[in-house]
Amino acid sequence: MDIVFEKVEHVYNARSPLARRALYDVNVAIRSGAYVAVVGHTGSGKSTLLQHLNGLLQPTSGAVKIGEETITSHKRPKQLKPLRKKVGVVFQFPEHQLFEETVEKDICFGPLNFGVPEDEAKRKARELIKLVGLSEDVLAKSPFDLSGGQMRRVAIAGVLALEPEVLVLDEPTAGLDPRGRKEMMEMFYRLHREKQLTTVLVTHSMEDAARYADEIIVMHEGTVWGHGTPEEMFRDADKLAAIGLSVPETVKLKQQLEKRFGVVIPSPCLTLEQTAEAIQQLFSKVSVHD
Ligand SMILES: Nc1ncnc2c1ncn2[C@@H]1O[C@H](COP(=O)(O)OP(=O)(O)OP(=O)(O)O)[C@@H](O)[C@H]1O
Repeated sequence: MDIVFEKVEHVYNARSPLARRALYDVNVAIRSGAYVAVVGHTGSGKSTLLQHLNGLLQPTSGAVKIGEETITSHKRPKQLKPLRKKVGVVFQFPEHQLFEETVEKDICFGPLNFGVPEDEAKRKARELIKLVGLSEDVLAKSPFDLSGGQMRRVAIAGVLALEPEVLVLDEPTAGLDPRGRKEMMEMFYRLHREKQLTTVLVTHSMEDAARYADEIIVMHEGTVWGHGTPEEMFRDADKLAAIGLSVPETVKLKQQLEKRFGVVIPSPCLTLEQTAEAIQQLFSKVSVHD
């Protein structure tokens, strides 16, 4: 499902003394199956942009096209319900949205709401609980008896239960320790690869953007400052510094190695084969004097 923003403007509290323009002239496309990171300084409009993807916010002017659906200021919220199924959003601290007596009921809530038969919803819950790295016996427990990290996995299973075509992640690892962060990011990456799930990640971590995304959208003061591959977006450190962003250390190292040895290191080196190939390339260029 391709996504296209056309001249999107969003004003909070429009036509009131508290009016605040959070987005303007946003023109950007996200192709079906891509993994896109949205980065930018605090207040640059990332969360506002993201909330347009499932109709939680509607543009004040312009349009957001998501597959066959076009969201404009005229759409009534009821008309946007089908979109909520196609686009799953994992907000910051999604565990705060858990409310059912058992984990199973929580995961089944969305599908039942969309008319999925109970047996089918329960079967899905058993499949998903494993997919997010938990065991089946968790299903009978109260979500509130789980650890914070486990609760978050349950909440994510609940979003996946609707089988979205697009997964939108707003700082999904906020508050987790480094190991928990890595496990969760790897889980989202696996989902993206295995299910060809279009993934849009809002993050403050330039390392995560560089490591996982095919494309990066850089937001600045309410509009798109840049959009391209990680290589393109991280090419000019000074330009990024001028809008308060920095090139991640791993990318700097990669750039230095490429410059020094005249090789191209695939980015990111995700598979063992890619890593081995990059090392081989480097060794072939390095002489004893290097
Ligand atoms: N509900 C709201 N009402 C009024 N103004 C808002 C609201 N939400 C956000 N804003 C304003 O809109 C602008 C963009 O905010 P947004 O949350 O989209 O930025 P962000 O890039 O996601 O920031 P952060 O990285 O801090 O989450 C900011 O100036 C913010 O103060």
